[in-house]
Amino acid sequence: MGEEVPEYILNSSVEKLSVAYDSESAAYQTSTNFANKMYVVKGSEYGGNSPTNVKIFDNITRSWIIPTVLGMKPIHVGGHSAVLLNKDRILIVKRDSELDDCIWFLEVDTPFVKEQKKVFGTEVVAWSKGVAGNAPKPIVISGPSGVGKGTLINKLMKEFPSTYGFSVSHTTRAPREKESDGVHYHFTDRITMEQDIRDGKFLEFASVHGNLYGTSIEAVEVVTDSRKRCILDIDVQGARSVRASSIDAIFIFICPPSFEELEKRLRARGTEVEEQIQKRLRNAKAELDEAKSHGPFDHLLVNDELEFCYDNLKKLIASDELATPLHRSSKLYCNVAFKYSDFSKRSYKYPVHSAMKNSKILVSDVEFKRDKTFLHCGDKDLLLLDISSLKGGAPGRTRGLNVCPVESSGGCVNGIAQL
Ligand SMILES: Nc1nc2c(ncn2[C@@H]2O[C@H](COP(=O)(O)OP(=O)(O)O)[C@@H](O)[C@H]2O)c(=O)[nH]1
Ligand SMILES: Nc1ncnc2c1ncn2[C@@H]1O[C@H](COP(=O)(O)OP(=O)(O)O)[C@@H](O)[C@H]1O
Repeated sequence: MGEEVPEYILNSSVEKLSVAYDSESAAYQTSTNFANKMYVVKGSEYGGNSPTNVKIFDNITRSWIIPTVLGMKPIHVGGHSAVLLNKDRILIVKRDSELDDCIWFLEVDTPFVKEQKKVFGTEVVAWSKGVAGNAPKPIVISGPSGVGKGTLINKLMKEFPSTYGFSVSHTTRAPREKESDGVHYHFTDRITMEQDIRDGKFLEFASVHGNLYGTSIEAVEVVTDSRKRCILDIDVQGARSVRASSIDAIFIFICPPSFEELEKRLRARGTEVEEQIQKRLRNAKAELDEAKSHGPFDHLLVNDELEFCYDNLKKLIASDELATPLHRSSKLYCNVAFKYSDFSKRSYKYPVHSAMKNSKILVSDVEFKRDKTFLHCGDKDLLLLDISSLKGGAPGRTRGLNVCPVESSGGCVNGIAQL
């Protein structure tokens, strides 16, 4: 059984929410119960280097489990609150954080985590950062080598530089003459890339024409964070993986007018040696068959006359935008400072900052009510965290959060504003 269960956890009468300070190890811990298990998140002192630690206590076997931890982890978690949401993830609210870094999710039983438990054969938890507002839907573009994907994407990015952003993939293939690292691809080697894949840094990856290619989670999230619509140029296997992920994207396959024309374009580009051209043409046949029969694609576009195809691509994307209008929430940046309480001892461990004096919003704890979560800020002011339309999730960000300050004119009853 190893370590003993800290007393405050066993005695805790607060099941939904727990905040605690483990004075012996000088670390901040929360415990959240879910399905006979207790998830313990242990943060560190500010300025401390130790990483945030997640452990699971199995209430049946009375033993500790060290889970496989996936997703992009928060840089630093010190004091925090934790509350179980949707019976599949724990909302972690960090103390003393900017609003764009204070909401995190530790997924414990989401579809992604369930899938990864099968892959790893261990307990799995996955971090996902919460981001206010909805994200523009990414566009996945696939098609055989030489069909004109890059040409079409370049035109789109040139005409609408502030609307679209390119997801820069990683690859083990050598750079072409006019390609630069970090712009066309992140050029890497197989050992490094395989390690990054094992570390869960990739949204998808595939072996294509004898090399490894992959979309890192960061590649997509960086573009989406900049409020641009992310464009992914990936092969059919990659498109399938993204389709199966939590990312809601539009999938477009570009077809050549004929196989002969495809071969002509590939040769005219002059970037591949004959052996590579043959390999790409063989793979093109399989990709075309797959895309046309049971592929993951929403639309097939024929790239015959370039301008005509480009116009069709723009129309297609525009009609999709109309169908799913972008909800751009007004962003709110403020410092969140928790009124910090130790539930086992019912005493405040930290001085309460004044909301007026240092223009910080005071948040004392988190309470879940229907599909809204209230971050309590002193007696009257609240931050309302609306989690009714969450999107995405591990291994990427969780978007669709709405965070707004609430004036509770009727005052608070039991800590919850009368809205
Ligand atoms: N699965 C996957 N495929 C990718 C990725 N990046 C590029 N590809 C695909 O890999 C294939 C080869 O790309 P590249 O070597 O640039 O050659 P090109 O298609 O002839 O320009 C193309 O089908 C790309 O769509 C990626 O991140 N993931
Ligand atoms: N509609 C088109 N008609 C003729 N040539 C095209 C057309 N679209 C692209 N090309 C040319 O075909 C070659 C391959 O295009 P590229 O964009 O590199 O393909 P991909 O990215 O799909 O491998 C390039 O030399 C490009 O200029």
